[in-house]
Amino acid sequence: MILSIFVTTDQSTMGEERKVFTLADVSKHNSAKDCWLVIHNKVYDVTKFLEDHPGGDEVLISSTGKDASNDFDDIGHSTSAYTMMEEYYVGDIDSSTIPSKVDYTPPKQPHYNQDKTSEFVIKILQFLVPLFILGVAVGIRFYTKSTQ
Ligand code: HEM
Repeated sequence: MILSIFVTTDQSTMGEERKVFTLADVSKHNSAKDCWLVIHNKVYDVTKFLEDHPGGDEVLISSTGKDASNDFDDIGHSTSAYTMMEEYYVGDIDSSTIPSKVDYTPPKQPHYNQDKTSEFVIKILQFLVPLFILGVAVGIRFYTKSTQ
């Protein structure tokens, strides 16, 4: 009796048990006669939907064997498409079987000198050097004039 109570309790939680597939499992269903998709960590058997899909059957077949979430999102499917999906839900994906995306890491930039002192000195020199040359020129002119 006690055992049966435990079993019943267990079954009530088991009722919500979801099937978990690996990507390899799902990848086997990749044809017009048997087409499964992985979208947002859920698995959908869209075989019966292929003919009715407004975007055509080919896009769905070519989205098999991988995480099709980005393909699905890029289209900007409507809320009615999301509701429709529930009808084809067959289980969840074991996300550890989906190869992780390789993030783009930009090449390392050379380390620029953050010290602005040299920049400041160059600016000052750019101003002072012509002034100095002008001063020398005026001086020479003045000197040569007075000696003549
Ligand atoms: C269970 C999965 C899917 C369902 C239930 C579904 C449903 C729909 C629905 C209802 C539309 C009409 C437009 C809308 O209401 O958003 C649509 C359009 C479309 N879908 Fe899907 N779709 C699914 C998966 C995908 C996937 C994986 C792709 C891959 C690229 C895709 C590509 C498209 C394209 C290209 C259109 C046409 C968009 C246009 O002409 O503006 N769909 N889909």
